[in-house]
Amino acid sequence: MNMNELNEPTASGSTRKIGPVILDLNNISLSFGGVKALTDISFNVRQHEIRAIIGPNGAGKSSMLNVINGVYRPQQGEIVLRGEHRKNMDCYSAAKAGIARTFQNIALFKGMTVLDNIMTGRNLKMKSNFLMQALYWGPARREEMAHREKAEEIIDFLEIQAIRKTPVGRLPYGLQKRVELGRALAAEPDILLLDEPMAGMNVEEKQDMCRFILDVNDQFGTTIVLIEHDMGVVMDISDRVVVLDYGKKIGDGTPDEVRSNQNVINAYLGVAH
Ligand SMILES: Nc1ncnc2c1ncn2[C@@H]1O[C@H](COP(=O)(O)OP(=O)(O)OP(=O)(O)O)[C@@H](O)[C@H]1O
Repeated sequence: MNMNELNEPTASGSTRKIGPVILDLNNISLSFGGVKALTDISFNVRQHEIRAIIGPNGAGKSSMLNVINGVYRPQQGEIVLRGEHRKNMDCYSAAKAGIARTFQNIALFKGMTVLDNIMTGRNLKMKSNFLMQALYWGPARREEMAHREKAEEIIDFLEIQAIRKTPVGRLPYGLQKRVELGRALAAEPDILLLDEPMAGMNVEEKQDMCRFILDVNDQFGTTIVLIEHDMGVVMDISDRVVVLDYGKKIGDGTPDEVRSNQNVINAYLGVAH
């Protein structure tokens, strides 16, 4: 079998094509003073897969996402993105390369409407400069309309039409998380990094968020790397799972492989259940 192209059935029964490796993290080590957040971590992400990072609190999961999108610069290791080797990323290059991100704690403009927050996700795609926008001059106006159309598409996709003009700060937490997903989607990312997309949600909100993540992956072909504490969710929707503990990798594989990995059971699942 060609390991670069795996056809894997999803829960819905459709056959998704998992492509070649597009992101490779090699021997990444990151420390903050004396604190070793990540020690010699290697794993890869294949095109179109849903890849989860799990582990107990403080295991290094968020640090790993921060290395991938250039917030943190590892002291050792390399990042290979679509075959291009780098010692580290920076946020701008990551965004330009099609990597978008949501955060553990919602990072939206609370006083702005849902629509305006989603529009901020289009920033990198806007070509017209500030002066042209200020004067609302021809091309800037056309561009604004095109971006607006894209934002409206995302609003329809996430089923948040009814709250498009509501200031984000007035929305319940679960909907704010959905808007944050919308803002990340507005960048039309190839790789979407989700940091605890379901944290603090009730069962119904979690089900909705799961459905949207699966739909984004299926309909837009977006590769997804997610951190999530809810084991049921992780095992249900992920193609492969990497497990961190105290900054070290202790497991990597399909949900079934990870579930039966004794190191993982000892360090994490055993404690959680
Ligand atoms: N900016 C920072 N400065 C200092 N230490 C940091 C920083 N970011 C992370 N750390 C430390 O690195 C370690 C890993 O933290 P990280 O947030 O990556 O873990 P996590 O697995 O995402 O945890 P959680 O599930 O609680 O969010 C922790 O010991 C944390 O205190």
